[in-house]
Amino acid sequence: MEKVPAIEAKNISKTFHISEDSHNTVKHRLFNLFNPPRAKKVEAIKNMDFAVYKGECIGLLGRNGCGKSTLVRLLAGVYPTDTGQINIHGTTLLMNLGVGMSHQLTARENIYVSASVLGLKIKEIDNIFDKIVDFAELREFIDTKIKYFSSGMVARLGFSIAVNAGADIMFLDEIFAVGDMKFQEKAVKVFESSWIEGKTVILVSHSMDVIKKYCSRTAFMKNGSLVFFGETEEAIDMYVKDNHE
Ligand SMILES: Nc1ncnc2c1ncn2[C@@H]1O[C@H](COP(=O)(O)OP(=O)(O)OP(=O)(O)O)[C@@H](O)[C@H]1O
Repeated sequence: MEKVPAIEAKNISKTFHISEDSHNTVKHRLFNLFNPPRAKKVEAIKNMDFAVYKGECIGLLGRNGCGKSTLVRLLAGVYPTDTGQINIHGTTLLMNLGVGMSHQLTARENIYVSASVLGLKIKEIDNIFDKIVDFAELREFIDTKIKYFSSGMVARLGFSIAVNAGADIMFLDEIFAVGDMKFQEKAVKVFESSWIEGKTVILVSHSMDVIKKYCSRTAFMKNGSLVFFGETEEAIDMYVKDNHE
C-alpha cells in the first residue's frame, strides 16, 4: 500500500529560556541588585527530521524531561518551532492533562469548542454530544467548570471528544497514566475497535505493554534528540537500557 504522509517534520528545534530566580528573599534581592537572575537555556528539541504516515500508531519513548511533551505540542501547533517546518495533513487533537481545553469553561462548553476546532458544525456536535458525555461518564458534571475536575476527569473528557469527534491525527500524551482502571479498560477497547482504523496516533507512554501492543513503529528520544525511530521492540530495548545507565 502506498504510504501517505500525515506528519512531516523537517529540521525542527525548540529551546526554552528559563530564568533561574534564586533571589527569592528580600535580603537576597538587595544584595544582588546588580546581579540579575541567570537565564538558563533548555534545548528541548534538537534538529529533528521524521515522517509519520496515515494510519500509523506511533509510540514515543524516553526518560522524564527528554522532550516528548514538547515534541507533541510542537506537532499539534501549541508552540511555534524555533527552526524548521512541520507539515500536517489532516485535523489534529492533542490530548493530555487538559491542554487544548479551557479550564474556565464547563465540560459542555469545552465539548463545543474542541469539536468545532476539529471542524464540526454545531448541528454535528449536537448529534454526538450525548455520546461524548456518556463515554466520558461525566453527565452529572457537564455544567461544571473543568478547573474543578480531577486530572483523570479532564483526561476522560478529552479522550471522549477525540474518540467521538474523530480527528484524523491524535496526540495522546500519557492517557493511560491518568485514568482509573475502568477508564483504562475503556480506552484499551477503543484501541482494539474499528475506531483506530485509518487514524494516525502518536502515543506517549511510559507503559511498555501499551506501546508494544499498539505501536507499529516507535521513536526513542534522549536529551531532546531523536535517537531512533523504527521497530518498536528495538526502541523499547534502547529505552530499557537507557533507564539502567
Ligand atoms: N513551557 C516550558 N518552559 C520552559 N521549559 C520547558 C517548558 N516545557 C518543557 N520545558 C523543559 O523542556 C524539557 C523537556 O520537557 P518535556 O515536558 O517535553 O519532557 P517529557 O519528555 O515530556 O517529560 P515527562 O516524561 O516527565 O513528561 C525539560 O527540561 C523541561 O524542563
